[in-house]
Amino acid sequence: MSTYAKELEIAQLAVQRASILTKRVFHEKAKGTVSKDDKSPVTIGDFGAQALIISALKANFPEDEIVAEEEAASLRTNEALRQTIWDLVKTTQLSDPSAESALGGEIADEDAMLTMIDHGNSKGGASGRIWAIDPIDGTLGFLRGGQYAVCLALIVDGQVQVGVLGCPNLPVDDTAPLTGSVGEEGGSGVLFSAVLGQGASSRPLTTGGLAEQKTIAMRPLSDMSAATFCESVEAGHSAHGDQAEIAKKLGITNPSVRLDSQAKYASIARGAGDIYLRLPVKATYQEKIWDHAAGDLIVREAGGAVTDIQGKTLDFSVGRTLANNKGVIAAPASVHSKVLAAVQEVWNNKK
Ligand SMILES: Nc1ncnc2c1ncn2[C@@H]1O[C@H](COP(=O)(O)O)[C@@H](O)[C@H]1OP(=O)(O)O
Ligand SMILES: [Mg+2]
Ligand SMILES: [Mg+2]
Ligand SMILES: [Mg+2]
Repeated sequence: MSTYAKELEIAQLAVQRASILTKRVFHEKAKGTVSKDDKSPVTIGDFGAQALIISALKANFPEDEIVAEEEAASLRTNEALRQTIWDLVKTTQLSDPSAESALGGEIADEDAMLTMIDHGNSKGGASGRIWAIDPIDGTLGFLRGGQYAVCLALIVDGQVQVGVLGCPNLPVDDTAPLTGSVGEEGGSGVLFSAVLGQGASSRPLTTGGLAEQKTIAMRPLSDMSAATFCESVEAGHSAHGDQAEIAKKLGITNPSVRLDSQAKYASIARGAGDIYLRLPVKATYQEKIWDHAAGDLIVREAGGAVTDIQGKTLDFSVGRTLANNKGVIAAPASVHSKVLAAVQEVWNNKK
């Protein structure tokens, strides 16, 4: 068995099961949205997916630490919301019984569900095995009817070893035109994964066991002017103006493709786009580890390089945030230094 084979299998099945729950909510009009202290939204889909993923991890790797985005505090006082989530969680299973049983079976009751959600409160750090979970990345995209991702990564002694991204609204076809909005029937969804040193792969998302996988790789980029770059839809999450200036400096003529969530990392990893730029809007914002761990590994294993705007690799060893990094540049390894140089020119001119 190759290294981290069990972790990879459980992570993929856990993300696949959680994706079923998020898809159910995606098609509902009422998504049970509440506002968090930082004013960002969280839905019944975020809470439910986090509970399901943590329950699978606790059943298989009880000693591991977990850093997850959401916490259950608001659910302890909001009975209606708690019950809606519980109804979703207890009725979401993989249709393949052996896959479902590999995830350890059902959560016992509502209280156990809250406990599961709160197991994601680890401080993170430089030692040991730590899972990072973003149950729905791109909640704003999820609410808008756009792209979102269910994200899970295993970090061991500060290094990402396993990364899995469920992208329920991406098309299965790698060559389909890349767009941030979901068409009439939506995409049918893709599950991306990587293990450090073992390459990156993708398979269609299913509602049962894992579908057959294929290897993915970034597009060879011989002519920078033909590159497509990806960026956030939200202008508050990355600096669209700076990014346009950088693209221009690089001679890129294609318009940027705007899509929410780590679907940007996944899309460039499979050659549906080429470069992902995330320039800071606010100097004080610290990126969260769950927003980058899986995507960073998947892109690197597909032939890319990922750094911050100063050229430093992303440092997952300093807690729940990427406190040592600012912004993100992900590009094919062969052109990353060129992109970094353009970013620095634009960035330094602003000072
Ligand atoms: N000021 C900010 N700068 C960068 N990212 C942010 C900022 N505020 C929130 N985010 C995070 O960006 C991620 C989405 O990125 P994108 O727009 O590229 O899809 C979310 O996880 C969101 O976190 P949160 O879940 O707390 O809202
Ligand atoms: Mg996120
Ligand atoms: Mg989230
Ligand atoms: Mg959020």
